[in-house]
Parts: sequence; C-alpha cells; structure tokens
Amino acid sequence: MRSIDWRRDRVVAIDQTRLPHDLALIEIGTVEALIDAIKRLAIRGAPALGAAGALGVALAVRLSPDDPASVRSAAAAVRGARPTAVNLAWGVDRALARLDQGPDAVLAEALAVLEEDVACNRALSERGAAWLLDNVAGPVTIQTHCNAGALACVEWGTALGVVRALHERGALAHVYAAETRPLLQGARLTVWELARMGVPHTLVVDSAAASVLARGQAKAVVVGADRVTANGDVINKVGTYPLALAAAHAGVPMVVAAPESTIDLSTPTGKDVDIEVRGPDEVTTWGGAPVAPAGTGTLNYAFDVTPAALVTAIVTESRVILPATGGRPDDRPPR
Ligand SMILES: CSC[C@H]1O[C@H](OP(=O)(O)O)[C@H](O)[C@@H]1O
Repeated sequence: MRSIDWRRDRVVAIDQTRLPHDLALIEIGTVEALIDAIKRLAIRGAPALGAAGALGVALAVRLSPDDPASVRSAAAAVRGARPTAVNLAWGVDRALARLDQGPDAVLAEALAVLEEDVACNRALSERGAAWLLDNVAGPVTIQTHCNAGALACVEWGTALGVVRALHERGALAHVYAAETRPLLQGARLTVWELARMGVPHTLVVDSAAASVLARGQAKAVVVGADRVTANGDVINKVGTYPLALAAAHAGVPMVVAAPESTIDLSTPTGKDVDIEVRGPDEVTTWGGAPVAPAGTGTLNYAFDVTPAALVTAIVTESRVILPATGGRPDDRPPR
C-alpha cells in the first residue's frame, strides 16, 4: 500500500495521525482538504510532501480546467502549507510547469513524480546499505530519529529504506528508534513500520539516543532529511542536530538518506532555511490532556539544522556525498 496515491479524480493517502492504532485512508477531492491534511501531518515526510504538492496541482487543474489563474493561486497555497521541506515546493513546481499543456499533462507529470520517488528511494536504499557495509563493522546496529520510512515517501522509504535493504541482505542486527517528541513519529510510525518489516527494534526516548551511541549499542545513525543545502547542511526533524553531536563524540557515522529532490542547491546554507515553528498544544498537551500549566509558552521548532561538518555521508539515488570531509552537494551536480 502506498502512503499517497491518485485514484480516479482524487488524492488517496494514509492518515498518519491515526497510526499506529488505525490504518485509515483519506480521500481528498479539494485543494483545501489537501492543505489541511499537510498542515495536520496526516500527510507528512519530505518525499510524500513532494508527491502531495504535485498531486495538489493535478487536483487544482481538474477543479478549474479553464482558469489557470485559479490553479496558480491554489498551487501557491499548497506550496506554502509547510515551509521547510523543499520537496513540497519542488513537487508543486514540477506539475505546474505542465499547466499550459492541460490537465492530463499535469496529472502525468504528478504521477511521474510518484514513480520517480519509488525508484529513487529503492536506489538510495541499496546505495546506503552498501556504504554502511563498507564502513561499519557488522552486524549493523542503527539509531534512527523521526520517521523516514515508506510513510514519509510514496513507498519504500529513505532512512528506513536503507534499513530494509540491510535487513533483506541479512546484515542488520538491530534498530534503536527515537520516539521523536512532540508528535512521536518514531514511536507511532517508525516502530509500526519496523514491526511490519520484521526488523528487531527498540524504542528509546529522545534523550536516551546519545547514550545508545556512547555505549556502542548503535554503530551508525541513519536519518532522512527535509532539505539539504548547497554546502551540505541538513535540515531534518528537531533532535537531529543533538544526535549528530552525540554521533561525532562517539565516533559513529551520521548518515543522511535523501533523494536528489531534497537537495536544494539554490539555498546556500542551513541558516537560510525557514524552520517551521508549530503551535504550543503539541508540547503542552498529550492526548488532549495538559502536561504543562495552562498558558505555558513554548518554542516548538519542527526542524533543526545539522551543520555539514557533522554529516558523515549523504546518500542519494545517484551518489554519496561526504560533507564532514569536505564533500559538497554543489560540487558535482547529479549526472
Ligand atoms: C523522508 S523525509 C522524513 C522527514 O520528514 C519529517 O518531518 P515531518 O514528520 O514533520 O514531516 C522528518 O523531518 C523526517 O526526517
């Protein structure tokens, strides 16, 4: 089952807010409903957002086939639903570029985005597994953060795609999944995916992940990304930066698995990226019940910036970039 797809005349997606307890699909027939699904993280994860962006334009042009101005306005609203993952804007732009050729051409481009994502993630997963087998003593143990699995993509996954490739080779011993406060993408989604894959795993609280590395229980960190800037800075779920610091101190490789569509050569460094700040309720409540005194102020960064110097390897479908030793995404544009 794909996390997001197109059926007849609408977007169909897994509602990730209902996992792990309910595997429920949502059918999205309007741009407003798509934007809502993106904002409330029913649809989430950089590659999945790229697909949602492209399908959002296909939806808009079907609803307003004779009004390109309305389609462009709707596309801009989808593009702005969440600011940090470059894939959302990239997916919108991919489909919008075909607007002059009509609804069928826009849909064809959007569907191509989905198929390319699947192919890219399978390729980067194999490349990442090979890099880890060449650089980490086996059997491999991995610390993950957030969810960069099939749910965050069209299918297959990026960081969990690497995990899947290692598991299929019989080379994976264990995965430690950080819960990933406040929305618990690790506890709710990554653990759910690892269980379905049959991968041995342990859930840890975010603040324990550094000790898992320091004690040698995990020999590599593997995460996804929402944007990689031209100098190799990695923007990913908040908590990735401290994990990279811990990995460096423990002498453990920090591996980022991401398709080329997540690399943004137009943005020089992580300092130039708009980091989404989300509302206080995600931090001050759990299950609707307050966990902090009413009115408590919060600083709910959804992402953080890991400097290139702390990134051992960025694995894409076409290359491995080594930022910590001077490699840069803009050194050699993909072939
Ligand atoms: C494979 S991209 C997954 C990436 O997206 C997540 O963010 P969110 O759950 O807010 O969409 C997180 O940064 C993951 O690493």
